[in-house]
Amino acid sequence: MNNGSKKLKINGNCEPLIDNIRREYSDYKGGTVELTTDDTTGIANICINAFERRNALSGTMMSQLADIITQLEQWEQGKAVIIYGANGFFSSGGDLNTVRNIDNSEGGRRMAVLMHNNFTRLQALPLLSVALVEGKALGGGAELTTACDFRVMTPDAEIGFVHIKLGVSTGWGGGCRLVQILGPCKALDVMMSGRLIGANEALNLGLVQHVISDTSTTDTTDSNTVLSKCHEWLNHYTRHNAQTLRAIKGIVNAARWLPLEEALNKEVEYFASVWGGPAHQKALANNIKHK
Ligand SMILES: CC[C@H](C(=O)O)C(=O)SCCNC(=O)CCNC(=O)[C@H](O)C(C)(C)COP(=O)(O)OP(=O)(O)OC[C@H]1O[C@@H](n2cnc3c(N)ncnc32)[C@H](O)[C@@H]1OP(=O)(O)O
Repeated sequence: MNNGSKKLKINGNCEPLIDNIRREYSDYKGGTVELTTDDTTGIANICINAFERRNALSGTMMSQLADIITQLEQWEQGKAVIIYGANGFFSSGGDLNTVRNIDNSEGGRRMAVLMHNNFTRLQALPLLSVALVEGKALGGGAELTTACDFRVMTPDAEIGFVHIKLGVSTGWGGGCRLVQILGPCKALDVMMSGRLIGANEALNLGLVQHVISDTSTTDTTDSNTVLSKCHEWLNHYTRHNAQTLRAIKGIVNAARWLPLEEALNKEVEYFASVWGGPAHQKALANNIKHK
């Protein structure tokens, strides 16, 4: 069974519109979004790289992200993807140089259509997705973290839905997703205040699932160490069989987006796709005990 995001209808049939917006956005230059995949571990890394603007997303980068998600949709060996920012800073959100050129309501709508499509396709991937937040995740950067299955932070990192201070609401799907993660009351507090949420508070709120611990052997200011610590943490999921992991993610996606009856039917199909498969046969033969 193809449990990829292509099975889900995302933003209707809007490919021509998205292509059109992407062509327009390639004029807003600066920075890169870079993908590396490892077929052995099944883990991909996406690096947001525009540190001179604190990894703000330019129009070009928004478009690059769309291509990267397409590549991940087609990566059949994949289990997980980690998104992080270069030089220990997640992302300062929309590139204000790009944003300043989009100064009317219709322009805002077009940016939102592109970024909704990106983030919904990201969330719909058959891979576990993790936002690794070092430094700050602000505005659209905070929204990006909500499109991932898990958020992992370093102890001194902060997440800020600062939109209200800029006179706008969330626009890339982060508002609705934050409500799904925190519930309406806490999400309102976070968005209405526009305050920065530190790692401890984020953990207590249920906004992040893991804080990379500040142990004596770990220098959490070293980005490579932080990324490898995140890989280490992910391993307790990714050590499992890819097909099974992707089936479970498919069930979660079905429950996220479909009416219950349809989602339950999908669960039957995912179950049938792994039942009797190699991982199932092996586990049965090994007479596994869960002690
Ligand atoms: C729906 C999405 C939403 C929208 O489009 O409405 C957005 O995401 S809007 C963007 C929200 N983000 C911000 O408003 C960030 C504002 N910037 C800051 O708060 C700080 O610059 C900070 C905390 C990101 C970094 O502080 P730090 O002390 O580390 O460095 P500097 O302030 O000196 O910044 C270095 C350099 O980066 C430029 N910069 C930072 N953020 C952006 C950005 N989002 N777009 C473009 N450029 C950005 C900053 O201006 C500095 O450049 P310089 O030429 O040295 O002045």
